[in-house]
Amino acid sequence: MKELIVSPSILSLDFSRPGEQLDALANSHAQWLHFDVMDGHFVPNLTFGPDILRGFRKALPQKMDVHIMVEDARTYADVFIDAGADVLTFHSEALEDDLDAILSLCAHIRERGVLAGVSICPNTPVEPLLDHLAEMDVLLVMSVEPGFGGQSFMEGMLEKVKKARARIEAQGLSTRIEIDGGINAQTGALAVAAGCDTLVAGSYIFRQDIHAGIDSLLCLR
Ligand SMILES: O=C(CO)[C@@H](O)[C@H](O)COP(=O)(O)O
Repeated sequence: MKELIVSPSILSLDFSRPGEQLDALANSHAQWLHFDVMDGHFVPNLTFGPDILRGFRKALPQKMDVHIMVEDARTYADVFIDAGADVLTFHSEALEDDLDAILSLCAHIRERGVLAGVSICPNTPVEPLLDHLAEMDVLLVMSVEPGFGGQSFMEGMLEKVKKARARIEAQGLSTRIEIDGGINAQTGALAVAAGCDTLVAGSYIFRQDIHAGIDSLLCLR
């Protein structure tokens, strides 16, 4: 498996003291920053636009791991690539789980020089994607219903991770398996054991010393 990456979710950042928290992130061992984009339609919450991503990109050395939870994935993939995404992950469900459309958007994102990710909600099976993992750089398994931080980890999602990991190893692929939702030191350990190499964590990291939270996840490998 690849090096373990921790991607703190800025959904949980304390926006009453952003400077202090961004400084802590900038000097942390986190390699990616998870930037949650929500449109109030695909999920019942509204978050950050492209100008905020531009600002984060200037302020932080981490790779911008942009997760678009929006209905119009094609339009906003380009909007957030233009704003500086290094990884652009969209939802399978936003394209009605249409495999041709999913793979075509992955190819487009890669042509733009950005890593392409496909995310699946808890009720979406992983099987249709298993023959196509080579065509994406990241498979993002949601371990909560997307929309809000601070929810409980759905352990049943680890079956999807195990299936994808088996296929990635069998085919010698470099596709990452990222997991998002309810990750802490305990659930993160379960996720890594199941085959995840990329952990998103929001409330766990931002509700304690940021460096300690990140390091406690990084040492799970
Ligand atoms: O995308 C989402 C929620 O939709 C996540 O990135 C959450 O922000 C993770 O938060 P925690 O579950 O770690 O608090």
